[in-house]
Amino acid sequence: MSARRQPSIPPKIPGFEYVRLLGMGGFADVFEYRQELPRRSVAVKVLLSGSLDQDAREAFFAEANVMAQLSHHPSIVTVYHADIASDGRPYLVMEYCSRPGFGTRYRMERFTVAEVLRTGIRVASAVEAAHHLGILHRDIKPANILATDFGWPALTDFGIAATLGSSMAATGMSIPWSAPELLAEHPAGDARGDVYSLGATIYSLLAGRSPFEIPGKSNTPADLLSRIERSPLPRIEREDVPAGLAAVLARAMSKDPDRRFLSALAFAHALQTVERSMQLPVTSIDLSQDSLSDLGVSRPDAAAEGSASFAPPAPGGSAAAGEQPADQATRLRPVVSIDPLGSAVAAAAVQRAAEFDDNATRLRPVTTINAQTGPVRPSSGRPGRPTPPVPPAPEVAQGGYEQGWYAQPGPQGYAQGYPQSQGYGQDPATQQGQQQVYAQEQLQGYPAQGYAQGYQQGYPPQQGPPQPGGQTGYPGQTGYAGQPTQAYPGQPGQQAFMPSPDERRSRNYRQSQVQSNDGDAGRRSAGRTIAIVVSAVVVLSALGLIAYLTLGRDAGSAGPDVDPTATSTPSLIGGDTVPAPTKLAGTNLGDGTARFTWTNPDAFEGDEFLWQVVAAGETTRAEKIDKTSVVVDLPQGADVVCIEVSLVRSDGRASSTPAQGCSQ
Ligand SMILES: Nc1ncnc2c1ncn2[C@@H]1O[C@H](COP(=O)(O)OP(=O)(O)OP(=O)(O)O)[C@@H](O)[C@H]1O
Repeated sequence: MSARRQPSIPPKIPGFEYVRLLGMGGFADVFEYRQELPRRSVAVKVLLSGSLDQDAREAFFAEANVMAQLSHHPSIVTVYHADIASDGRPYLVMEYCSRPGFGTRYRMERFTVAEVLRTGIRVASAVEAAHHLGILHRDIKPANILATDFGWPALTDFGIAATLGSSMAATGMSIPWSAPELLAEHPAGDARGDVYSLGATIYSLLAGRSPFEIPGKSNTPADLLSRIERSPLPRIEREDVPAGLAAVLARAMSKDPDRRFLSALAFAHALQTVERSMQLPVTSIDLSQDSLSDLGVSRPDAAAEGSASFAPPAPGGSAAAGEQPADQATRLRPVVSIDPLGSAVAAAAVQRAAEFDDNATRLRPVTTINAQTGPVRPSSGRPGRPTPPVPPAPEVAQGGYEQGWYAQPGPQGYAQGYPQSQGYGQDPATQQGQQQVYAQEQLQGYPAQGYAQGYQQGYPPQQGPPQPGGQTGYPGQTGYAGQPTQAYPGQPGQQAFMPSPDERRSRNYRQSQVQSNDGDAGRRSAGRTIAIVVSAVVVLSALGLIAYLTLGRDAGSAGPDVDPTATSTPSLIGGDTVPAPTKLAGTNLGDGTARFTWTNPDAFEGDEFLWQVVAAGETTRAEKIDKTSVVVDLPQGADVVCIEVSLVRSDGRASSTPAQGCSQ
């Protein structure tokens, strides 16, 4: 933070030899040391001597323990050791990330969209792993994404400085990447704050600047704060950024947390869908089954085996010392934990900064925060506002299995996609399914000029390596024809599941039956290898697609008047969007049906609504109606039904994402 201060003196640490200064943070200096046994370079983060009271020490080591648990994740910096140096300063010995970090690179390099997507998914999976452990990062930004020797992004700085104790002034959040609710008068946040910051980080990697920074204009913290709270998200001026990716980022960075992805995992799935739409290899989400059961995570080697792609090495060179002053200068520092099993809560409050330093553009805190002492599970959320549950994590089959339900705006109207990808490795129970990779997508389009439907299936049996335990499935790299242009994940919790091996086989069978016209696919068994790649053509209105892609002027993030039932982001960057219906509510009528009602927030003559039941893993037909209510049958044996509703204009344009709601 204080780039102008002198670095502290590196402590003498037995068994380690000081090499050089790597960087200076707000609360710590980071040095490279040479460890004698085993012989390797390490990064040693040493707290500054300013706040070394007992609370700070305890908090430091508690946080070190948390990070050590997280650091098994391939995209989180590994912590080796923590101790107190002879001069009394606590230090943390970490994996040395030798390649230039993203904080250095994003302003100097133009990342490819593919690399940004890959990085975003990997970091999202790291964030998801942290959330499972009950930790909010709350300072996700390019500078906190380092790069390992192998070019993997490695998230760091899990709020160690924030645990410095109640004697420490609350500083830390980096304004340019902070969610508006964390910059508010009474800041509070949950997992969706991290989703926002991750979105802002990905945006920065694409744009080469933070989202609300305007080149050539004043970009003081006050300017940024005001824009973050009020201005629409500026368009990313890159032609190679697909509208789908822009829309995903706009959703992640919605001003209203209710409109964001509810989890980092959902965000990662949406980024994967963009990869699919661009015919890129789909990056694996590194959340193993283990991570869900005991909050461990998969290791890099396993991830590499299970991944559809391995991150290409970043350009060589050593990490530059110090930070971007502009990025350092604008921070608040909270760390909170979330209840990994239930509601996300804001545990530590951070008060809004009261004043700015003219020169340093640094947010100044007005109060202190309490230290977190480890992966605690705070009991209370922010009063007066329900916090969404941390969505259930996907269970991932040992052989790899992933299923997603997505909806996306379609060409001149509305389309729904059911991209489903399944990666099949060896099923440890049956030894079957080895070397099968199975990918399919289904799209249904409702363009203004009619109805289009298509599906595609690819069966590249040799494409994917077997996936040893704990890896997510992934689609093969071929076998794709046509992709959705935009996609949003459906409800978290519906996105992935782990059926038993038997269920998996039967589910595959069922899906094949449903999605195969000739029924041939439905007769495949898990162990069978197929040496052909079948691609069916997705029939979409090309005219409509072009029209859709070129329409698109909009306003950015969600405006102030939002409906909590609407999960959609009304804004596509650069799009003239149709809003989602508002006030969607469903009431069980007690006779096996539920009545849903909603309102049209911006009515025009000829408006209609497209609604359909939302069910995990199932394809349901959407229906158009011109009323603002519908009675829906409850699924057999269920006492709740969820639907989504889009507003469809007479010219065929529709809500960029539908409103979703469930009956009560
Ligand atoms: N594991 C590492 N490998 C290589 N360089 C590192 C490593 N960890 C940190 N650094 C360097 O040290 C700098 C400061 O580290 P870090 O951001 O963790 O400190 P901090 O006090 O937490 O800073 P902040 O003000 O962001 O909270 C980083 O920007 C980076 O350049």
